[in-house]
Amino acid sequence: MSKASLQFTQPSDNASEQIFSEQAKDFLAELVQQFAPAVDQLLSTREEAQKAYDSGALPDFDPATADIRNSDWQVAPVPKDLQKRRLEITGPVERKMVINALNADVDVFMADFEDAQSPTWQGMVHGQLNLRDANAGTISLDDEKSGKSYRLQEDPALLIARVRGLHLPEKHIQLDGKAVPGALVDFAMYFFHNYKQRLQNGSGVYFYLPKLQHHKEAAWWSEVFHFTEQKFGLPTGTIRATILIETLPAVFQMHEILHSLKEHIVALNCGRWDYIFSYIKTLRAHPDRILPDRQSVSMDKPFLNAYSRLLIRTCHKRGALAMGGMAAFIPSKDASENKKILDKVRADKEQEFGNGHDGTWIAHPGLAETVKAVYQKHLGDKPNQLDVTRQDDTEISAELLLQPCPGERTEQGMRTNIRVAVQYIAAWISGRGCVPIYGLMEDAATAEISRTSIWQWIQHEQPLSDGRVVTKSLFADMLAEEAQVVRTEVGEERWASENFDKAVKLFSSITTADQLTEFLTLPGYDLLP
Ligand SMILES: CC(=O)SCCNC(=O)CCNC(=O)[C@H](O)C(C)(C)COP(=O)(O)OP(=O)(O)OC[C@H]1O[C@@H](n2cnc3c(N)ncnc32)[C@H](O)[C@@H]1OP(=O)(O)O
Ligand SMILES: O=CC(=O)O
Ligand SMILES: [Mg+2]
Repeated sequence: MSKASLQFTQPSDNASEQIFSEQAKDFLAELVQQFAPAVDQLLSTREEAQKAYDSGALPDFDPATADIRNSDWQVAPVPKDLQKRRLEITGPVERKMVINALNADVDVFMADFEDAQSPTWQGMVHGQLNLRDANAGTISLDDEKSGKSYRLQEDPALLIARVRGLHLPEKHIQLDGKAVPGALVDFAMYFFHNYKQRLQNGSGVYFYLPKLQHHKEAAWWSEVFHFTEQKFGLPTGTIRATILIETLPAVFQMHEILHSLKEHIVALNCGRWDYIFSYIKTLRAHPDRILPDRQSVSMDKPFLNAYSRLLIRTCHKRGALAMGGMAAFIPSKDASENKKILDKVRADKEQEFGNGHDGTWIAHPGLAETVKAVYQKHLGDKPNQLDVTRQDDTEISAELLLQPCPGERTEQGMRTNIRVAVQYIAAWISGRGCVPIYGLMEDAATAEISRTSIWQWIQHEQPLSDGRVVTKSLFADMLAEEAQVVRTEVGEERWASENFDKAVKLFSSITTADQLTEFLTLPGYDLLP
């Protein structure tokens, strides 16, 4: 194959020249040339599967891969520094957050190029610089605005980078006029700039991979990893991945995903927010499986609890860790409110632990002590509960995984969804991928639930609890009213400078379209610099 040449649509600057050095660009070009064509096929496979679900089929375990599910095999042993990951903090790859997360009292920092990061060119390039400096141990920040200085403390958390999903292009880098996959850009640059340092530190190069829908996607990543290790003369397993099981189709393929990546995988993770979004999206044409208000779709509901338990059982059978997910609460400055929040977070993490998870996520350092205590109480010095196999539990059927979720659809719920979606989309277009809204952390996954819930209620003409049917016209009226509420809350200056008008327009168009927009971040990306 002749050497490909990438085109960059942004003028280069000091930061981009450091990240996209000649050698780094050559590596990325090689990966794109070799692996990007298959991404189109993988995305078409997703579309084909969706067509079948739209014609009435339901996701199920595939008889063609029964052998993989039923035979005995194990994934490669989990490296020592990944065995204890009871508590993981997550956050965007912004410099202050990276330092604060690495200094938090947690085992792992999942540095996020995905749900929590708005993929502006500057944000992604600087994110790579921040992680490079973090791995080198040299990251620091003197924040002129607050006057605070940030330095890395002794014994920082272990760093794992989450790359973009396969659906997201990186429009600023093209090969033959076509935008390259964002996932490959994030993977290639993080690997290239950090592998030597991480190996020198006695570790490996660790990734979280989001939003897989098929085990073929896991096989594709396996090839990318093998290719990279061979190219740089590194042993197989230098790269390790944790896969988020956060789409409905993927929950039926967890053995197959582990098997496809068995030399590189260390864990699966319950990405509950995208999973709920995917339940809505996958079953968009099924009027008997419409979700109620977002607030009532909690992890104790049978279909979600089954998902967590099946993930644990599958992982532990194969020697992989089973990570829990994110309670979206963030601390409050009001002491009595904060106590309520910590109680809710504790209850959620107790339930996850009871199911058998080996570790879990928090969105904010203020939750670390509470969640750490849950794991400490139960595990003491044990790093994880891989030995809890749950193989004798009753079978978890497709029917249970797909079970409809009871609950009301209320005017209050719909109005909250509207206000959250408007504020989140405005923040995302303004370059912030994760924001606090009404006491919750909101990111791309949680916002997707808010906007697709309304889309689904409109399409299926669902009645609210007061009897009114949700229509495009009711939505338009509520959107106008709630946009005004938000405008008053944020003030005229922010409304004008932080893209709220654009957010209302985008939200309105995707919510009233007859075809469901697959990801709000796709039309949103057109609005990003
Ligand atoms: C569905 C999913 O994909 S979940 C994974 C993706 N989501 C995430 O990663 C959520 C990450 N969390 C966040 O981004 C933040 O917690 C937010 C945006 C929700 C709230 O952030 P803030 O408004 O800054 O919260 P707050 O003012 O309470 O922060 C207090 C301090 O904690 C720090 N902090 C808050 N969250 C984090 C975090 N996740 N990591 C590191 N530091 C953090 C802030 O930087 C701030 O530091 P400072 O005192 O030095 O200025
Ligand atoms: O990525 C995590 C999720 O819940 O979505
Ligand atoms: Mg997610």
